[in-house]
Amino acid sequence: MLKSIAVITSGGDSPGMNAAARAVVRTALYEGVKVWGINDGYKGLLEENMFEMKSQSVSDIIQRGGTFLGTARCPEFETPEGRKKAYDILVKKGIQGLLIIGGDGSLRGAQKLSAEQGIPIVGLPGTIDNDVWGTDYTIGSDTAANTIVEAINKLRDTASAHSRIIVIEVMGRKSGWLAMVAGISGGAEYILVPEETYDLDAICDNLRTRYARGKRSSIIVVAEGVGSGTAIGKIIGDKTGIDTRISVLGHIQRGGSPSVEDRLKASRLGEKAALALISGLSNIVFGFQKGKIVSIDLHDAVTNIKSLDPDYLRLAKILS
Ligand SMILES: Nc1ncnc2c1ncn2[C@@H]1O[C@H](COP(=O)(O)OP(=O)(O)O)[C@@H](O)[C@H]1O
Ligand SMILES: O=P(O)(O)OC[C@H]1O[C@](O)(COP(=O)(O)O)[C@@H](O)[C@@H]1O
Ligand SMILES: [Mg+2]
Repeated sequence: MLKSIAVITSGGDSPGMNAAARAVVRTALYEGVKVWGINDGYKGLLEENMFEMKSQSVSDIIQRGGTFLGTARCPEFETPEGRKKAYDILVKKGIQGLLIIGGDGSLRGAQKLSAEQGIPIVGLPGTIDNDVWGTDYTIGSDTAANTIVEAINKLRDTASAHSRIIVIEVMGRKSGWLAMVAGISGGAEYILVPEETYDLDAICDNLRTRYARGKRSSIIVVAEGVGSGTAIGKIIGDKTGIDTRISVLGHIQRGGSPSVEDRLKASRLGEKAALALISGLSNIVFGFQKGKIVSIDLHDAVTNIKSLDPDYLRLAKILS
């Protein structure tokens, strides 16, 4: 049984991180375990920026986007020296295990910390990108997908009014999951993702034919991993001769009050992860497979690349 643990959020914030951290804190306190909150990700850890949490420390946060702990990207933690320093600080504070809520990069860093220093680590996948191997779901991905769909609905209204094409660039790093899921749900005509090649000439020919027949709007979702939506939109406008506008959605996708799905799944994952860490388990990530909570080997989670479900690729083609 561990007696003192710490929770940290790292990498890009995502809606639901607060719900996860809240569940971790309240589960630990329920079990009589001391729990620290580390501010500003690995950067804050290296600065000893942490505080002991009470139940009230996590009041009034489940409904908020972002992360009340703060987050950061931290190049120093990518070095063995940086990770050794982090370990020494944890030991100094009497922290026996670390619960990390973050994306693929943060989990990769945590895996190295554990391999090099032997400190128990349990991870939760927290990123809007849904790009962590071994889990169908990452905390925040549902809210972000819903935000994108709302944007598509609005863009559709104006595209249709003006008989235009609108190209929307969405986040996701190297993953096309966000673009694909939001694109299908928003009724996009084309969804360009890094997992699949595309033929811009064929797309433009098709758009021209359809507009000649009276089509009044098209939404083309471009995952950032494919390249610049602005550049692709410019080519589409030039090749088709159809009035085209470009919208780069940006960081609006990361914020906002988390959806019920994100709050609930994050809370459930938070409880499981805290109990596992307290009981002495290590080197695992909790996630969801086929609707059920599963534990994934941390090393597997950070060394494998998650692929995009081919069902989505097929469906997007059929429905476009
Ligand atoms: N390969 C790595 N080795 C060690 N630490 C890493 C590695 N990749 C990322 N990190 C740490 O995790 C932080 C967050 O990673 P990043 O990829 O930016 O976000 P995310 O965790 O959301 O994917 C980085 O700033 C760095 O401190
Ligand atoms: O906030 P920044 O530093 O501009 O980073 C933008 C990136 O962060 C994300 O929103 C989330 O990515 P991570 O979860 O890997 O941090 C990506 O979709 C996007 O490419
Ligand atoms: Mg990432």
